[in-house]
Amino acid sequence: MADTSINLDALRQRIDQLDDDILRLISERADCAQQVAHIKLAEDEEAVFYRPEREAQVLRRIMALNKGPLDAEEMARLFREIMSACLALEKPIKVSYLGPEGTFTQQAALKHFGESAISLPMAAIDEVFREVEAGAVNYGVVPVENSTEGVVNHTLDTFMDSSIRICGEVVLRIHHHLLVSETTRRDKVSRIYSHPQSFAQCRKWLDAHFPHAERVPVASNAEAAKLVKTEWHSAAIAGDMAAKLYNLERVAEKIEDRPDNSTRFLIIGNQDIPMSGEDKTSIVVAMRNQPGALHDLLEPFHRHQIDMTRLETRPSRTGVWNYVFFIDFKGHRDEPRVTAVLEEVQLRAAELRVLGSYPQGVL
Ligand SMILES: O=C(O)C(=O)C[C@]1(C(=O)O)C=C[C@@H](O)C=C1
Repeated sequence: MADTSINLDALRQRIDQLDDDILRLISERADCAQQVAHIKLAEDEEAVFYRPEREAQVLRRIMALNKGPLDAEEMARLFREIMSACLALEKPIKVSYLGPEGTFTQQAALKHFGESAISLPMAAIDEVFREVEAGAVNYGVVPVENSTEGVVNHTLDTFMDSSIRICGEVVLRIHHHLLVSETTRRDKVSRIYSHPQSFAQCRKWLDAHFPHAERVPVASNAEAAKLVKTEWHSAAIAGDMAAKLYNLERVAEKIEDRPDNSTRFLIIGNQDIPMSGEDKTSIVVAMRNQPGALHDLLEPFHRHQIDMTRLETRPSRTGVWNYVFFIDFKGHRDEPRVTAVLEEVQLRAAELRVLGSYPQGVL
């Protein structure tokens, strides 16, 4: 027994020494970031402080160097927060997201920008776009694919009428929990609130465990969590952020039917992002309604061996052309083979707009 306490003291002393080192090193790093800010300002009065391509490189390098025992993602999350604090020291950035507070979109915003960013909830996707366009915030976060908030098409449609650019992406693993408040009679739950897509993602679990409870769809998971506070016979399906925000208890965790349930979010802004080394490009293409149009559009991608990650069709709203395609592919618009493809597609399409080239999501 006596031996272990000696070991414990020694280990804690060692931890104190290491913390001294970490503290000094983080402060030195923050000092460097401040110097970077001065250089950026000297070069340009309207300097852009946030550099997503550099942040992606920093995080990828750390993950590659990491030897454990913490896993690479955990380590990157720590560095994410250090960088977030360094950026806030240069200039705090403001980020709007599809609210209300407690949604998965807020979680995505935090995951991407870290805790030091100032994040502001908006009531609708258009508002997130508008705030960015008006310069009221620096960036926006909106769900786009496989969404739990149910707005994929809406986000795509909003891009059609906007000059906004895509500056990044973030993929979030979505875990749903069954939540109750301290006043809920757990044996008497007769109503469950959630977003329609969350119900869809937890259908099997609900059929097995709550076949008779009424399922009431609401606008967001956070809204569902809020409602539970007021009704003793209700529960909600929502994620960690909403549970924490409304101080709810998890009766059952990770109740989604598919364990790999995830949602992709886009970071929108007014900035063109330089190459990070592992990038994606998103474009929107309008085609005339003629035989072989889709084949003509896709052929250059195939020939230049460009890896398409998503192809989405939306009805055109102008009537001049019939199809509008949203295409995501690997590569940056400044890479010669991507430039070549874009030139070819431009010739074949009625209209082509590059929504942005941006680093592939790291975390
Ligand atoms: O390298 C820069 O441009 C910095 O401002 C430094 C730093 C960092 O902390 O590493 C901070 C903010 C930027 O978004 C990218 C990186």
